[in-house]
Amino acid sequence: MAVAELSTPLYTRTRLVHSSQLSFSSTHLRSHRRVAFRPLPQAKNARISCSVAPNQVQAPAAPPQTVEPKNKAECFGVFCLTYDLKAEEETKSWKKLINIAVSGAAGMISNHLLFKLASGEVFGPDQPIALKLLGSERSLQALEGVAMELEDSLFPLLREVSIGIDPYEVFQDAGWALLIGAKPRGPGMERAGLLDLNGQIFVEQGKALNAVASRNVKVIVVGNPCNTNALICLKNAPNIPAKNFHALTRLDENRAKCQLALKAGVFYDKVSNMTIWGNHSTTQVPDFLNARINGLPVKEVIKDKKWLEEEFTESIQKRGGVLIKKWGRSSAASTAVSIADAIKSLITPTPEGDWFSSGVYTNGNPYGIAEDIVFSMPCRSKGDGDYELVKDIQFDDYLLKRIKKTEDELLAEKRCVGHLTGQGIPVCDLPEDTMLPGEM
Ligand SMILES: NC(=O)c1ccc[n+]([C@@H]2O[C@H](COP(=O)([O-])OP(=O)(O)OC[C@H]3O[C@@H](n4cnc5c(N)ncnc54)[C@H](O)[C@@H]3O)[C@@H](O)[C@H]2O)c1
Repeated sequence: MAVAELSTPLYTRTRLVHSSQLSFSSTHLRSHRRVAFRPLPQAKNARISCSVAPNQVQAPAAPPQTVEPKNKAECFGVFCLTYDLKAEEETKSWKKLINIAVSGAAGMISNHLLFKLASGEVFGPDQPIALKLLGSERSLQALEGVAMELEDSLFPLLREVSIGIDPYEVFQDAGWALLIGAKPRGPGMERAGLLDLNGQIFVEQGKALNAVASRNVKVIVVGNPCNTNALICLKNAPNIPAKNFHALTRLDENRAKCQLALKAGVFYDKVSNMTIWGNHSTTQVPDFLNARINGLPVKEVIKDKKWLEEEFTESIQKRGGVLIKKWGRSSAASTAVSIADAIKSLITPTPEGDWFSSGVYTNGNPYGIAEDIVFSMPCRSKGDGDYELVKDIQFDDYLLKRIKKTEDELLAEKRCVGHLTGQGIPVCDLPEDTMLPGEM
């Protein structure tokens, strides 16, 4: 049996399956798989992804059937073959398959993240997964390349891969949605312009999640400006609890832990209780008042107040930009690691006394932060995918002043996207044109 893939232009892309597979496919393919049948191509760039078994006799070619999928998510290559997951669940004591949707799947961050997900290091060695990869029209070809690399990696836990450019198809039954895809700020573009450009993406993706994802889908928004994108997304998904939406600030937390460890001369596993407050932008607040080193308040270990208030804080706010200057591209690998960390923090119980940071919806928060925005705050989880906010937090004037600044910025961003959240006419009075951490 041969399965071939033809590099055809967008919209006419069709999975090509040898005619001998037809009778097999129609009865055995799982219902969600959409496969279009055409005769084997004569084109030079046809790709054979599964070879014919040496002693297998090919049935004579039958007239092909054609179904035009038009933008539909398709199973990819070897992942279109059937398997009996139920039987494997019995023999391997695997858990039930989970669907993980990833947008921007052909991008740099995903190029690291997908392989972590497929290897089992995030959801565990007994958790089979299905990857549903969403790309943009421009990245569809690249998405196929990513899927080919996943095929070639032979990950036992990776049971399905499908690719597509329609979120209504790709997000079907998603239990997790990792929304990474977004456009970078172009030269001369104001932050307001970026908010609108990327906000449109999250309107559509929010609506799609609302329509087709699992009702308990957990959503992690990575694409920037991620806090306000997450707000837009949740506002467009009213049937999914707002609590299920996160904006990624875990990379900032990890960076802060590393810098405190470096200054204190300890390994970074000694730093705990690290909160990033507010926006994933240069107004974010890495909280050294509540963080601990070897179980002690940071200020008892690092006595250099000026360093903490000025150098440390700024180094975290601007680390992404410094990294781009050195390397010529933005942090993709460490971002992927931090997405994995963020997921693991939600599916494993938080160690006693510790917490993690995540940008979450400020509905009834105990800190007096304005309601109805997505703000990074300290969270704990029982490991069930849900979280609660940490109550015993200290504040001082320095921390409150900084929190106010990042809160003001997020409130201004929210006013700027009123047309995308259903909250009225947009008014863009952003306090200043602050940067995303990766921008210069
Ligand atoms: N929150 C964080 O901590 C953090 C850290 C680093 C990067 N980021 C952000 O993550 C995003 C992605 O970064 P990257 O380095 O992977 O970028 P990238 O440019 O390498 O990849 C982005 C991919 O998204 C795709 N895309 C664009 N619009 C899309 C849409 N509507 N649907 C699906 N896919 C779409 C693009 O075609 C591209 O393949 C950027 O917005 C970046 O600023 C966030």
